[in-house]
Amino acid sequence: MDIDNDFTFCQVSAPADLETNKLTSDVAGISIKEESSNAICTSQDSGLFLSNDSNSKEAIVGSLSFTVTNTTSSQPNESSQSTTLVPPSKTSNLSMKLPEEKNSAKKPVRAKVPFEKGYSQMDWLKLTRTHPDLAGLKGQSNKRLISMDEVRKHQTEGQMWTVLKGRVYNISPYMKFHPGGVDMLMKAVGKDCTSLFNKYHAWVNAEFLLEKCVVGTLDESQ
Ligand code: HEM
Repeated sequence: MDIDNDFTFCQVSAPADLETNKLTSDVAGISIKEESSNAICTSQDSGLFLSNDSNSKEAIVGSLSFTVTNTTSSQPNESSQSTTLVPPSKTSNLSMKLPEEKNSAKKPVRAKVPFEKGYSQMDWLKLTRTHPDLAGLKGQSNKRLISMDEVRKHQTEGQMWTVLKGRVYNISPYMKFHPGGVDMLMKAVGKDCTSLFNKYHAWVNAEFLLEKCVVGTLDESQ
């Protein structure tokens, strides 16, 4: 996969100031930072957490579990500090929490689908900038109120409407670009997909991604 082209749009806060952090460690794009006594963890993947234990901390990333060991306490004279991730096989004497224990059945299965050539998020961005009518409005205003009945009627190729957070979108052009796959996005067609959307990825900035696909606002009075 072309890593440079594989990015997503998330509403996340800016990373903590690195200068104030004593320890940093980057593992597969996931940063684990420690500030004095409090461990701070940031990740694009929601399946990551740390548990506190004086000198060792446990990080769980997806199905992998690591013990994060602060090596500074054993080498007090070292000027630069470091954090070591010890694979599970080498930490048998430490208490390990399996992902099943913490990330129990409540979380939905997250499976990103590899995009077809020409359907990366970067390709989608380019299309939104160049296509004259992604929403398929044919000159009609996208400021009008649309009833749920009308949304239900638009389930054909080229006109697949969905409601997300009160706005009506034609998601037909986005189908093949959706990182979760066409099948998943098809579940949204003709419906209000807000709860499904939030279940899988509430952090995704759909307002930005789909701004050229707006066909109107849901008429909630009906
Ligand atoms: C309608 C607007 C939607 C947009 C703009 C959208 C956008 C995205 C984006 C940008 C990602 C990548 C997220 C990441 O890398 O963290 C993603 C992944 C995914 N989406 Fe959607 N999505 C939409 C609706 C849905 C719906 C309705 C479902 C479920 C029925 C769904 C299921 C998934 C799944 C399973 C993934 C892959 C795993 C994950 O990252 O959580 N999406 N979507």
